Amino acid sequence: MTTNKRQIKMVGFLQAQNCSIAPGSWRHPASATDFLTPEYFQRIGRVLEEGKFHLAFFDDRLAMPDIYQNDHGEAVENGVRVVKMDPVSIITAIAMATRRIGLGITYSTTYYEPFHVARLFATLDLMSKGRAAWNVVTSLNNSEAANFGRTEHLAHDLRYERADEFLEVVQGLWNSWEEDALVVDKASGQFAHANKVHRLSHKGKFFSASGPLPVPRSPQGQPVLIQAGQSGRGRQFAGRWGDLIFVVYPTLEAGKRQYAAVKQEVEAAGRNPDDVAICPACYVCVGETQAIAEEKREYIRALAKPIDALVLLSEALNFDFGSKSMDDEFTDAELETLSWTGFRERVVELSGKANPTVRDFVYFSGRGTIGEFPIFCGTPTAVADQMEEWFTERACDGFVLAATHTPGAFEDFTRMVVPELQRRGLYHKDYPGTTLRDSLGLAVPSRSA
Ligand SMILES: Cc1cc2nc3c(=O)[nH]c(=O)nc-3n(C[C@H](O)[C@H](O)[C@H](O)COP(=O)(O)O)c2cc1C
Repeated sequence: MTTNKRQIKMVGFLQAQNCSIAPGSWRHPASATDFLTPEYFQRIGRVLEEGKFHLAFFDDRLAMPDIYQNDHGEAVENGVRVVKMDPVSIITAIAMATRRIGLGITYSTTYYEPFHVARLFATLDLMSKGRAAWNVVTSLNNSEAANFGRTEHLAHDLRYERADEFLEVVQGLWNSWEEDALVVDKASGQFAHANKVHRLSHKGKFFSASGPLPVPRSPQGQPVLIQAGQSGRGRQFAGRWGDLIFVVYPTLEAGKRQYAAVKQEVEAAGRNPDDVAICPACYVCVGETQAIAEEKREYIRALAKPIDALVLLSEALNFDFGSKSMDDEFTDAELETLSWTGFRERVVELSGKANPTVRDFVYFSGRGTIGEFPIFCGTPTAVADQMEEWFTERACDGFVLAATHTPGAFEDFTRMVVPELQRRGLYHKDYPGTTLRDSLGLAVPSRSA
């Protein structure tokens, strides 16, 4: 049954390790340990699909987190998001074990070439029968640069300039084949119409690619695009390209303000804001009673180690947090160099200090702990109340659910919260069609769009 009522979009936030974005999650006694096998990820995919999640999404980084003390030792010893298997193979394994859930992976516009990415996602869209999504990132740090033959990471705004051109080339390649180009007529011997398969002949500032793409048009026409830019330039990029926009909002009030600002950016790019879903990251701790839920939350909180935060802050901000003591302030010049500007701005705003200390970054960002995102905690009714408030007060169109442990957190959500959201009419009871675009209510883009 379909409904025109606005409904929550749900994304499962995954890592290609046995943890969620909170590294302490791998230390949880209920976390599965067979994460170097396809079965581990297929199990998660099935749970998410049972919960009718719109998307299973893997983030990515093209290096170990080794900026802290200029070494990977602490990250490896403590398992601080140190394993990052290739997400294409993993999402393909999940695709084979599921039928409807969307399949999103992260690819960098700074370290890959548009032809490679266009071919990969068009093929993934075909092999998954229209369920592919690409999280477009510009990457964050010098360790990634060092793995790709560069000495340092590109400057912030230049990364986005390159990313804009990258997207133009990728979309151009996806549009190489007209919808009815393929014939495959054995009787006449005609495979496809040559005049319906086009070259791109792109020559720009950053890229040249002639095309055509040697992959026929995929079921979604163009795989769904995810973006999470948070700075002024990043938001402008997200507003131009993103179908799904991932964000981090510390509070409901901040969320409402920033949601309106992102929607405005979408409009400024000449697009319909209703076609773009904004989804903040969150955690859910749900239990049969409020006390059980809170006990679960505190148990998980205690699994974080102080080193987790320092390693992950260094990685995300491209700055060695081991080079300063806890109460040293960041100078203006140091703040200027931090890679993730939206992250820096959040810490400056929450701490109320123009020059936060290392301790401020740890405390106010919550990085490496479940305090990094809002935690919806309580009985199924209480959790649904909180999510409903965020959704109906227009702080979001859905959520990116990070797991306190895997797959348990997704199982709890599916078993306890999903039925309550469905009962309230806030969440779909089934997938309305076969593709991710169907689930998200997005039209297939025409070639000329
Ligand atoms: C939910 C979420 C997931 C993200 N996943 C990734 C990722 O997988 N890889 C990455 O390099 N950056 C990731 N980012 C970072 C963003 O792509 C972006 O670089 C960051 O928000 C900084 O924004 P800015 O570039 O506008 O300063 C993520 C951000 C959010 C909010």
